[in-house]
Amino acid sequence: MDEALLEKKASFQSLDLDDRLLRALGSMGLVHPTLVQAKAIPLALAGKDVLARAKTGSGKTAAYCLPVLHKILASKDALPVGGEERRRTRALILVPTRELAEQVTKYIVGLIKFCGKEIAVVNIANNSPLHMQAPLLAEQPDVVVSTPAKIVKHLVSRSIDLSQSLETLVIDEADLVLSFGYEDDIKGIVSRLPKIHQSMLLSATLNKGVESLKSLVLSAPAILKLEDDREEASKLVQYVVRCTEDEKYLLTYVILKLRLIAGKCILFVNDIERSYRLKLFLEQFSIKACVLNSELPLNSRYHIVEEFNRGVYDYIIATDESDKMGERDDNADEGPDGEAAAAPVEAAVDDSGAGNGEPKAAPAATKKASKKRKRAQDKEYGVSRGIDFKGVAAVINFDFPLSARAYTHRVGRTARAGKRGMSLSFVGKESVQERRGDPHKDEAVFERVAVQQRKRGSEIAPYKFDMKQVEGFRYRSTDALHAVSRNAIREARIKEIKQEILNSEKLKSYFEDKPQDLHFLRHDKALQPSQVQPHMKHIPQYLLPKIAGIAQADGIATTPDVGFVPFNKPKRPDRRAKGSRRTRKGADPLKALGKKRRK
Ligand SMILES: Nc1ncnc2c1ncn2[C@@H]1O[C@H](COP(=O)(O)OP(=O)(O)OP(=O)(O)O)[C@@H](O)[C@H]1O
Repeated sequence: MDEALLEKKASFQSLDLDDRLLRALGSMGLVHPTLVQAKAIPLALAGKDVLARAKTGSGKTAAYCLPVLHKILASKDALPVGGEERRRTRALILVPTRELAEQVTKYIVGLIKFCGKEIAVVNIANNSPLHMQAPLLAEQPDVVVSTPAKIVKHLVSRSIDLSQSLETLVIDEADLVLSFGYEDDIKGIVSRLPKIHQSMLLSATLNKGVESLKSLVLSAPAILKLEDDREEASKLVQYVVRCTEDEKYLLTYVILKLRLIAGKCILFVNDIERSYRLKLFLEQFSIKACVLNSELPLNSRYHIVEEFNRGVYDYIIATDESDKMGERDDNADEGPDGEAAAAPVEAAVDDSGAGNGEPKAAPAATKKASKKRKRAQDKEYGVSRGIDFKGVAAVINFDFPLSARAYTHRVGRTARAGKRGMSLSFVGKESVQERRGDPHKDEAVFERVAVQQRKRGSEIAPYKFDMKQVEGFRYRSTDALHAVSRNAIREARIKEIKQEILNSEKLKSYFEDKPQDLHFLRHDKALQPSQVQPHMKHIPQYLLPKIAGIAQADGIATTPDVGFVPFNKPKRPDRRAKGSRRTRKGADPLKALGKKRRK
């Protein structure tokens, strides 16, 4: 992690943490606490309630896990070995999604590497039925990780009783967990906890929802609002492009095919159908990408994130469905509590298969089908919040998010842990939601985002593509879009789910014992319900713009520096790195971009 994010004077040693935890931190290569860790850990160890806001990717997970684990170890060390009292559920960690619950649980498992016999952690956010989880909870694991909805069911059915034992309650992504829709669950949980316990609430964004429920959960809290310093803020370079719907596809094709962004990208779209539309569009050019959405089985979702982090895939097309979970701005002009506007933006699939344009408002029959499909989707899915995607070079908001908060969390999937990153957002001249009769307007949300970013010392610069050079690709892009009919999308969607259900069965055992056997389970296989024309795979020489830094597109060399989109302008060769493929691959693709802006 970069110096600026780390609290320079402190080391984890100076925080008086249990030796077993310090050893684990050492083995994870973590030496200096980040700012939020250095501030929050001593307060938590002193027994204070803590409300902390700190940037995405600034290490909030360890900021709450370490004091929770330290306190458990201290409590247990003070009790006789083998005594009944040692077995107690002392900490409850609430998160909004199953993905995050899995990640936090794994993080804790890493931290208890040297005290695994002393501390047991159980994740109940997965989709095992309640009756199968009950025996696990009867063992009274020291730490339970859950979504609010799941733990409240167990508390009501009395498969766990925390009323005497709980010492610490943590709410991660607190603003979302405490937002509209979760309130009853939170009240149900808090009413079943001991009167005196410690609470920690953390998020990169805090809102009015937190204010109103603060008194329910916190008592005389220490409040940490850790602003980014300028240097830190500048690590994320943000761009916006105003374009039409078709141009979104065109530009994405140009960016990915010419490899203008070197490294891994997450492309966010606003609904599931659009993720398949984009995937099939890219398939036309033999560009591989995985889709990630709430319809896929949980095991597949975990596996996709894991494999992406291991570097198996370059591109994920992620559907951000966070607006359905109440992810709206407090002062959004979309409607009270965002309710009207938060209506699902699920696309209606036209069964007639006629045409290939964007879906229009759903007729009654398709509404029924869409309702059915929604039931198959997982309400506790989410990848824009909290998920620690590793080494993401760029986030592309293919669809602009529906709230400024969602923007913060989406772009926070890059530039994590002090690293650099880039975001590129398409602001639609007419947004997809608008065309479906939703009053949401990209431009209105963008205005709020821009104001917020300015307050944080960041600007979102317009990125001016040289449209003359891009123009040459338009014909191919239009052709590819035509091939992606609604029938093709529907077929692809069904095929993917079937494929992933099969994968998921195999993945069950993967998560138990044989990871090495299952790497062949790729999630970015071509779905190809529409015919792919072989010539589209390659870019003919005459179309290649004379761009610096795209020399490797399809292996065809281009003449340097005539000034197209220098996203990937190569760094001057670093003498130390000469000949080192790894260094060149890992080089920051955005440095040249930063230089360009400063000129
Ligand atoms: N002290 C540290 N030194 C170096 N790296 C760290 C440190 N603490 C955490 N990290 C790494 O930083 C990354 C981001 O951490 P984490 O996921 O906890 O961030 P976060 O603040 O919870 O982000 P978000 O707001 O998106 O949930 C992780 O890969 C983590 O391992």
